[in-house]
Amino acid sequence: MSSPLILVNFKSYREGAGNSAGQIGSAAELVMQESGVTIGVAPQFVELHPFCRHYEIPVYAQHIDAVEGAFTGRIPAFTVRAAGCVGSLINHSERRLTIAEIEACVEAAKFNHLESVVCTNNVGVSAAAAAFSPTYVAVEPPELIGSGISVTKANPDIIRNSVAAVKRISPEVKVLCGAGIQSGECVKTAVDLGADGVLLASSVVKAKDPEEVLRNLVSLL
Ligand SMILES: O=C[C@H](O)COP(=O)(O)O
Repeated sequence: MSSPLILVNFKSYREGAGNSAGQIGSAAELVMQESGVTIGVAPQFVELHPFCRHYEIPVYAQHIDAVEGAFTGRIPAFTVRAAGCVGSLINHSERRLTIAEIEACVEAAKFNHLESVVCTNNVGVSAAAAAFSPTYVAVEPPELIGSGISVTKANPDIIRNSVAAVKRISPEVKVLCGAGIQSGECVKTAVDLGADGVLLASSVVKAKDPEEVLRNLVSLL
């Protein structure tokens, strides 16, 4: 079985920019090399190309647009691919899309050889997203995001039931879970519930020592 994915979303946190973004990138690269666990990052857009050039870790965009040409201020899938990224988040709860936009973005990702991580907020939306055959469905109850309360403790059923719903529709679609993920115990519980990894942000990006948190996250795998 391939390694679970630990995907760190830098969001728009100040700690996820400039030198501190580089500190997280270096820590992710070191812990991935030492542990063999896949640690991906989703830095802010201006950091995508530098991260892809500088670190031997999978880099994801936080969003893509299914556009090309005379569009301003958008993030075309082909430019994310050209920057060297392996994939992109789509429909994060902080960047919600319509169902038509989600489908278009998943298709744009496929066309540009990008992994797609479609974010969902409950079991039903996870099942709907699976119908587009993305690479991943990432289920996160919005009320727990940034709360420091782990979804693996507060709502394990959303993980277990999303995995079952997604696999019923598209067995090849992998499932991540997120919201409050902060420890190796959270990651192990998520995997034990059938997830293929986790999507997280604040426990690493806002940490005084991101490397220490990343080591803990992989410690029980
Ligand atoms: O993209 C990450 C998720 O929104 C979870 O965020 P969090 O780990 O800060 O709760």
